[in-house]
Amino acid sequence: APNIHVDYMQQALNLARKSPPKPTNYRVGALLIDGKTNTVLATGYTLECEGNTHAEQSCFIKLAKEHNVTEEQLGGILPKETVLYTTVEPCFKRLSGNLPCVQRILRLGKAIKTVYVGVKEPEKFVGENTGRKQLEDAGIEVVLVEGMEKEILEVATAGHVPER
Ligand SMILES: Nc1nc(=O)c(N)c(NC[C@H](O)[C@H](O)[C@H](O)COP(=O)(O)O)[nH]1
Ligand SMILES: [Zn+2]
Repeated sequence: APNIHVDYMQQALNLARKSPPKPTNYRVGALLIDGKTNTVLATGYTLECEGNTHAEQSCFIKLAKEHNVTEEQLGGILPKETVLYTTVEPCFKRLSGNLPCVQRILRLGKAIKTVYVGVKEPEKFVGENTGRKQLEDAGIEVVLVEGMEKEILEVATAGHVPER
C-alpha cells in the first residue's frame, strides 16, 4: 500500500535535488504539511532562500513571507497539526554559527507536532546530532521514515569531495 510518509519524503528528496552542491553542507529538501487536511503549507530546499539557508529554514522563511509575519511569529499562524518532513534530520549545530533548525522549530512553540526525517545527520561536520532529543523533550515526535537512506545521502553529499 502506498505510504503517505514515503510519498512526502520522495517529494522532499526531489526538492533536495534542486539544491546547489556545496562541500560544507548537505543538500536537503523539506515540506511543511497540515496534517489535518494533508495539504502542503510550504516546500524548501537548502540554499533556496537567500543567504546560507537550510531546507527547513527556507520553508519557514517562505511561509512567513506569505503570511506577512516574521519567522519568529510563524508559530502563531501554523495549523496545530503541522508536521515537518525533512530528508536529513534538523540540525542542532551549524559550522556557520547560524541558528540551528532545531531552535527554529522549538521557537514555534507547539505548532509542529511531528518531524519525519529520512536519515540521521552524518557526523562529518558537527559530530553526533543531538537535536532529536531536544525535540522529543519539547514534546515533538521525531519519526524516521525508512527505506530511502541511500538515495537521500547520495543527494545530500553530492557536493562533497570523495573521501580518499
Ligand atoms: N537538516 C539540514 N538541512 C539542511 O538544509 C542542511 N544544509 C543541513 N546541514 C547540516 C550541516 O551540519 C551544516 O550544513 C554544516 O554544519 C554547515 O553549517 P551551514 O549549513 O553552513 O550553516 N542539515
Ligand atoms: Zn538546519
